[in-house]
Amino acid sequence: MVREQIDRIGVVGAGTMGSGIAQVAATTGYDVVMRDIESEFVENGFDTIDDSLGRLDSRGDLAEEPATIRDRIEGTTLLDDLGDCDLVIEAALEELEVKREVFADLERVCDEDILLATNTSTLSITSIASDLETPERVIGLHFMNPVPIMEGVEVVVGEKTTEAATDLAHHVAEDLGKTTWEADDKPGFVTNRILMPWINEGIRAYDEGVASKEDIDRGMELGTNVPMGPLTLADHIGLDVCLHASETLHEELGDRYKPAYLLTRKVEAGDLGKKTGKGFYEYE
Ligand SMILES: NC(=O)c1ccc[n+]([C@@H]2O[C@H](COP(=O)([O-])OP(=O)(O)OC[C@H]3O[C@@H](n4cnc5c(N)ncnc54)[C@H](O)[C@@H]3O)[C@@H](O)[C@H]2O)c1
Repeated sequence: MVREQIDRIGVVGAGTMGSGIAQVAATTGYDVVMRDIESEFVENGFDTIDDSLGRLDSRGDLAEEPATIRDRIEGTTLLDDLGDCDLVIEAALEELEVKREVFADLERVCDEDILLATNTSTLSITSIASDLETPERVIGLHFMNPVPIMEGVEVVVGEKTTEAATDLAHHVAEDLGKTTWEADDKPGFVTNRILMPWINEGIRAYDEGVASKEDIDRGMELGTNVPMGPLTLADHIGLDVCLHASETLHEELGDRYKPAYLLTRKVEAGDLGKKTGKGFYEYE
C-alpha cells in the first residue's frame, strides 16, 4: 500500500536537481520541505529557485507570483522535518553509500506507507533499497536537468518495487507537469546508458582533434537535431556528474563505457562546467 493523497512533498538535497524539483512541486501547488545538510546549501538552493522563478516570470510562464510559489517551500537541515511528508524525493550526491544512509534515515522518520523516490542517474534502485525493511515502496523518479524546463521523467522500477508504487510514481510526475517513460533497474536506465557514451565520444573527438569543440557541438546539433552538442551538454550537467555516471556504467557494463581521458583531467583540475564557471567553455 502506498499513500495516494499527496499534499506535502519532501526533497532531500538542495543542489541543482533538488532545488529544481522543489521549485516544480511548489509551482504545481504542493507544500515542499527541502532538506540539505548545511544551511548554506539550503540558501544556495533558494537562490537558484529565485533566479529560475524570476526568469520564468519575466517570460510570463508562471500562473502565480514567484513569492507565492517560493513561500510554499520550507528549507531545513533537520531530518525530522521530512517526517510529515506524503512523498519524499531524494536528490543528494550520486554515491551509493550516501543514498543508502539517506534512505535508512527516511525509513526511520517517515510514515510506512509513503513513496520514497530517488533521482539517481545511474545507481541501482534495488541496491539503494537493499537494506531497507520496505524496499517495495522505493522507486526511481529520474528528473532531467534543468528540472523546471525539461519535460521528461524516467520512472525506474526496482526489483522489489510494487505495481502500486510504480503507478503512483507516474501519476505524481504527470501531476508535476511532466511526461514519463519507464525503465527497468539496469545500469544507466534508458537515458544515461545511451547519453554517457555519446558525451564521452564527443569529448574524445575533441581531444583527438577531429574538430574544434564548437564544431563538434554544432555538427551534432545541426546534424542530428539535438538542442545541445555533447560538450555544451556536459558543461551543463556538470563534468563531475558525467564522470561519476561514466565510472558507474564502466564498472557495471565494461570497457565500452570507459570515461574519456580529458573528462577525468578536467574534473581533477576542478573545471566542472557551468557551475564552476569553466568546463569545456567559459561562463560568466
Ligand atoms: N545534475 C544533473 O544533470 C542530474 C540529472 C539527473 C539526475 N541527477 C542526479 O540527482 C542527484 C543530485 O545531483 P545534483 O546535480 O543536484 O547534485 P548537487 O551536488 O548539485 O547537489 C547535491 C546536494 O545534496 C546535498 N546532500 C548530500 N548529502 C545529503 C544528505 N545526506 N541529506 C541531504 N542533502 C545531502 C549536498 O549538500 C548538495 O547540496 C544525483 O543523484 C545525480 O546523479 C543529476
